[in-house]
Amino acid sequence: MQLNSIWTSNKTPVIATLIITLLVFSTRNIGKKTPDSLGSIRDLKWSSINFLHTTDTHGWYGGHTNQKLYGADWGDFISFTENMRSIANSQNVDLLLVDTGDRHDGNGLTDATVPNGIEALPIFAKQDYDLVTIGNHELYLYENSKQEFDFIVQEYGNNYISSNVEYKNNDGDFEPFGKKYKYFTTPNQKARILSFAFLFDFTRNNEGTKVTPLEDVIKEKWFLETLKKHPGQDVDLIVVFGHIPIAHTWKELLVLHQVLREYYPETKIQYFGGHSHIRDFTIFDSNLTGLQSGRYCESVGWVSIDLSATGDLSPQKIFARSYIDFNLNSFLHHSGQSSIEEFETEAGNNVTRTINLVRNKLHLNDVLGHVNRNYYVDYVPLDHPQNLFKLLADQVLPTLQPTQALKNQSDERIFIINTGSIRYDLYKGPYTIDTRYIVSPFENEWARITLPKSIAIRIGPFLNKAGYILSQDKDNEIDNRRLLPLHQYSQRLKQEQQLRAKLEEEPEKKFQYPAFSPFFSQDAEFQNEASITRQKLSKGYVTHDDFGDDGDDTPHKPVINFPITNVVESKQLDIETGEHALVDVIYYKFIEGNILWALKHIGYDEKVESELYSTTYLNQLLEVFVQQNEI
Ligand SMILES: Nc1ccn([C@@H]2O[C@H](COP(=O)(O)O)[C@@H](O)[C@H]2O)c(=O)n1
Ligand SMILES: [Zn+2]
Ligand SMILES: [Zn+2]
Repeated sequence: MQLNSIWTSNKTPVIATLIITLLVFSTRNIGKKTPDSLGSIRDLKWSSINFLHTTDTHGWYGGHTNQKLYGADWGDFISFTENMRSIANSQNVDLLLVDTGDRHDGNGLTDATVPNGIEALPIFAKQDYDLVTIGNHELYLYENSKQEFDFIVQEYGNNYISSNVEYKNNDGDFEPFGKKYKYFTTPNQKARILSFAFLFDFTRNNEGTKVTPLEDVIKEKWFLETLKKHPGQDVDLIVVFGHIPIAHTWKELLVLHQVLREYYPETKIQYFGGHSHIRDFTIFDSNLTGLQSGRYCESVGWVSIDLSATGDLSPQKIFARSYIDFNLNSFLHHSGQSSIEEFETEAGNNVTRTINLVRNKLHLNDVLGHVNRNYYVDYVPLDHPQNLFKLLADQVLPTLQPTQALKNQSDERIFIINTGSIRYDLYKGPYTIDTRYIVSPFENEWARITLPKSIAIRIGPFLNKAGYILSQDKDNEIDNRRLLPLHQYSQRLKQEQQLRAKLEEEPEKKFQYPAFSPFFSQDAEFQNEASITRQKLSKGYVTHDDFGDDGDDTPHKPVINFPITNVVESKQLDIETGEHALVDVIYYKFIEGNILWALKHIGYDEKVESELYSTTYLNQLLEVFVQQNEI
């Protein structure tokens, strides 16, 4: 496909799209990895400089084996980027690839090995990124930080940037993961780019590493000198890519924005973010936008910037964004290929082969049990029978027994888990070794404290009342943000609500918008009528961002994310006993800081000492439960 036709893509006739789609479906091999939807795909807008962005991949390099919508694997992604680079080169524009961290924890490919990531990281590193940085999941365990420093940083050389995370070397000195910044010129357009990479203010890193908060880095000498060394007239674009949400509600990039604009009042700036696992695009000012590209190899983000645009323009005239579904339909469409044979590259195929070999070696498809229906993290409310937390709280957690004899065990127990420890839905079908890590990869041991019932019952509600953004208690270094999967606070949810309000105000627009949730009973009528016009669409992301709601490359029927709490409790209490009765409170040792923080704020002054309760991880408990019960 000629780039010309891509530039003018908005005018591409529907018929052409259909022909391409039909061709795509008729080619060999592709069916197993492509979604059933025949919906049309929105084209990308190319410009002088273009970016493909991934974040929070968490080891999903084998693709989503039971969700065709995200059925491409890392080998396909490599073929895709090779195709896209060819397009860019043939048109003398630039294409840069960016990743913003979190490569561990969430999939068997990364977590079924010791140390975790030993097989997955070499697969990840086959992608030829121009800019790579670190996430918090590279920092929980020292062994993961060491892999990052010894392997990923070496693999990417000058392309690995971290402006605020350091590693303790053999001499005991801290040195940056990669370079602190990069100033470079793009190959085709010769654009001069100054780039920094930041991790959010993460405090649970292992002792072999150091994170300096962004707010401190921007006052550091090296940072200010770098800005002075590269004044506005020498910089065509600033790229800040980091493991930080780009949402307006997140303070760190706003603080950075103020400093950058002091030094570069008019320079074009692009942020790439991550961590909160959502698709998002935000406008900071008319020359500065932020892109965030989802999670778990479900999305590849796209942003293009017209570096030649000058004058008082709206950001829509300078920047364009898209969220590409991680499947072969989308990849073929955007690379302008009509058959899998043309699309696949040797490097991509080799990676696909390696993934399959590793998956077999790790027995990821081995069946351990069977699940009869889907259980969702947040596609249904917390009290819905198909909510995964409800299943855990009502049925699974009560099966946990202490792994050692404990003194003064109480018959009354309260289990508290942070909802962020559950990473993905549990789908109907075989429960495999892969599922174990997909649902909850963490090796979190259980701790117990014994408290009077009147206190014990207040901990969970107190933690749930603690807000998300404003919940930091710096004195105690407790950050309740860590308890919850951040996408709960997504722009998407807020905008879904706005959209719902808008529909109520303007009923005539009803059918231009997709319905909200299949689980909202009050939407039933709306669902029935609207489904006539939407029957060809598959369920998936419908993103509402600062540019509107046309960013998803594939139009979908939306799913809604219901609010979930910071923690979920499972209570085994006796209504006959009084408030002084002693209750065992059992929680992951990982959240002990939060539990003690809650106790302090509740006003409980007694000294509490926790004991190890169990070394059975949640995923082991769930696995046995699935094997022994019909669920
Ligand atoms: N041992 C651990 C480590 C982390 N978590 C939870 O993971 C969430 C953070 O994941 P991101 O991909 O968003 O960085 C956070 O909610 C932690 O509580 C955990 O439960 N156990
Ligand atoms: Zn993540
Ligand atoms: Zn993260």
